[in-house]
Amino acid sequence: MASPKPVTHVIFDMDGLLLDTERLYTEATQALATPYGKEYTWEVKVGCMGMKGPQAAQHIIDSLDLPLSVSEYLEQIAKHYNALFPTAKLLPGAERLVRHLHKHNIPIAIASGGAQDSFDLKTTNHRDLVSLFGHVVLASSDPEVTKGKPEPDVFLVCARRFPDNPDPSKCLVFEDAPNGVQAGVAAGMQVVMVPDSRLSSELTKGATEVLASLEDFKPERYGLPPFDD
Ligand SMILES: O=c1[nH]cc([C@@H]2O[C@H](COP(=O)(O)O)[C@@H](O)[C@H]2O)c(=O)[nH]1
Ligand SMILES: [Mg+2]
Repeated sequence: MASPKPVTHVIFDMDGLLLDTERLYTEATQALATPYGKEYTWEVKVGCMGMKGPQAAQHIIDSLDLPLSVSEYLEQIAKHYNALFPTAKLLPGAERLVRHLHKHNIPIAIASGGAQDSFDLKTTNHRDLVSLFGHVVLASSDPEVTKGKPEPDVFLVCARRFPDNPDPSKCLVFEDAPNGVQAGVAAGMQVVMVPDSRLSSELTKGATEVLASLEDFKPERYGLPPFDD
């Protein structure tokens, strides 16, 4: 792992990093797959975590050999998302870290693979926390984001939208998914990875550091203000 360098701006992934929504994606996708006699395995999931919705759908259709078009898949899965996403909970350490950085005037933003409608559902009970972010870039809904993760576009667009347009090397990314780490590294940013415990350590390559929980993050390692609570 590379040694951490000072940063001035912080970009957060959302699903599986701030919000415990990856378990909801798994539940929704398994509910769709079960009538077809298919299993949504961890290996298939890792391949599409972080992607834009239609690309993730294509990956799941191909991997599970589902007899559906992308638009049929998206229509079916939306019913499950609508029921599950409003129950999304924050992951341990997320609220403390976001409030700490905001209190110290560190510019913070969200860069997610998702779309506006699912973002609104997932953040139903978290509007106060979301309001602390300077901006939110949603790859599936944003015309400026040509390609989703693992391409760097979503992080580069996110960095450009900070009012002072920082160099990517001054931005720290928090990610849970291998596609997201790859995207952050390709954008020229340092990446703190907080992966699901099932993830093989081979898939954490490129991350500046790998943590078991956001609760373990030490801001001072990146030149950010230390926790003072
Ligand atoms: O089990 C899944 N996990 C994740 C995704 C995709 O990954 C994105 C979440 O990425 P991120 O963590 O970058 O927000 C979702 O919007 C969705 O497109 C998915 O389809 N299925
Ligand atoms: Mg994620």
